[in-house]
Amino acid sequence: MHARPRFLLAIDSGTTSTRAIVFDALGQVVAAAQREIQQYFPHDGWVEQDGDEIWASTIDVCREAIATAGIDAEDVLAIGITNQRETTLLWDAGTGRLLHRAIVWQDRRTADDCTRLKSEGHEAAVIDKTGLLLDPYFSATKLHWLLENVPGARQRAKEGGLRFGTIDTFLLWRLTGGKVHRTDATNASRTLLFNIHTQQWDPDLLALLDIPASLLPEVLDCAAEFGVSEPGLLGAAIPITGMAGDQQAAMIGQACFHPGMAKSTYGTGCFVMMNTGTSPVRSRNRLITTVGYRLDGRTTYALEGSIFVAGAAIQWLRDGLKLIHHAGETEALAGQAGETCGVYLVPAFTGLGAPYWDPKARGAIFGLTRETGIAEIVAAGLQSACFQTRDLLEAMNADGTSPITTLRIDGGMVNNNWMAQALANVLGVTVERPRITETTALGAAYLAGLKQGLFRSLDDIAVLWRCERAFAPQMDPERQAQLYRGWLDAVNRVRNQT
Ligand SMILES: Nc1ncnc2c1ncn2[C@@H]1O[C@H](COP(=O)(O)OP(=O)(O)O)[C@@H](O)[C@H]1O
Ligand SMILES: O=P(O)(O)OC[C@H](O)CO
Repeated sequence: MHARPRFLLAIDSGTTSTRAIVFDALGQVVAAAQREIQQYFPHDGWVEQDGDEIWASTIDVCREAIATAGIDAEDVLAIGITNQRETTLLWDAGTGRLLHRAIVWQDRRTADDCTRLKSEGHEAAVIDKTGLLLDPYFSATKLHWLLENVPGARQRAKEGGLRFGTIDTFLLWRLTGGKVHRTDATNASRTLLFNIHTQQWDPDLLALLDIPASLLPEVLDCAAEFGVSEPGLLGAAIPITGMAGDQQAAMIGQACFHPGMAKSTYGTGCFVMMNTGTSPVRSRNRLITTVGYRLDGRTTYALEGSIFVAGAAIQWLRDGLKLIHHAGETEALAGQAGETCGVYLVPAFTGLGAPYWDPKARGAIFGLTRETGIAEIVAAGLQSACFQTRDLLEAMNADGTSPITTLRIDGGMVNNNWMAQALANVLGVTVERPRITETTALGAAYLAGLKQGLFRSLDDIAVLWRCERAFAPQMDPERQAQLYRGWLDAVNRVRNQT
């Protein structure tokens, strides 16, 4: 009898879209499926999504990817889940019904709550315990908002009738037919309720934010037995054995397994993550300390810089301004404008993330002249992701981490060669694009395969990484410094709005 083929199915529930990818045992893509997800902006600074749409699209793309791969569901050895992080959902433990739309990580509705908590002197303790800052980005104040604003929610929560989850937890709950309420240590580390030193939910933080412990999922390693999918959903009962937040999964997919190795992912937002080893490094420059991955109970930490708008600026050029029809058009357009046209777009649509953490800042375009056209605005949109990355690398350098000499890049935006070259120019370091830019999904698949023994260790995974193209800096350092000064000036002008 022949052994069944062994494939891994990764579910990548991103902010812009839901994807499912079937990988073979060597980490090669066999088939993929994708659906764009609707975003709602009910008020200035609010961003919501429909959890039921996320769920329905997840099942659709999984079925489509399995069918396109030409395999049976029984051929899937395991599922790995990766997801947009922090996005907050609350549902009824009995019926599984969602109480509200998902409050997305970009949502700023709890800015005043965070300001109040800071003014009461709580930030130092929060940083000590969680590695994060008091910012609306993280889940806890969003969850608190739901408990206070959805009629009856607080009472139901007190009675133990509700469950909280980030998207990973919600998908796991539904995939297992409402039987399993679990998350992994990376997703837990983004809630503002998880102590990254003890690796436990923190009772003091639960009290501070008035969150009942009964709402919270059990926290497992990233490669663990999370549950088994209901056979009726995908055609077989498939073990779910990998889970990580999407930026952490990208770090695994990029094989950044040694201290000092860094990756930067350009999806809706942009997130630079540096592996700092088994001891957490505390930033003095408003970066965050987070769980990189936890395997066999051992935690590897990372230093992270989080930017809220990268590819989302390109989406805005497409959907808001209607300057382009497809994101892919931006490469040729930006080439017409060049990197030094003097236009700066600061995409602070929902405030600024690291290292500024200014929830009230709003976006602007500077440097317009009669010569400015669509090409210049598009180039400025792409460059804004590059300048923001430079802000993060400057902060990491100021923190005394070993200087980044090469940066591994991935995410939807880096298929754009103009952007990748502009990034190398602005940073003054070589950026490396891997053969598989879907590193987020790949990381989730690796975790699932690790638990199933398909890979014996992280070394087995590291040898699979391949560079597709390296972009070396090509700009005169003086010109580069001048361009960056222009960016800093533009950022200063949008900050500290009331
Ligand atoms: N060729 C391109 N040039 C510039 N931006 C792009 C390109 N292709 C996709 N994008 C942008 O990348 C984002 C999608 O990347 P993806 O990694 O799929 O995001 P997410 O994980 O947040 O769902 C979108 O915001 C889109 O505008
Ligand atoms: O949707 P992405 O890929 O930009 O990632 C979102 C992050 O996880 C938010 O922290």
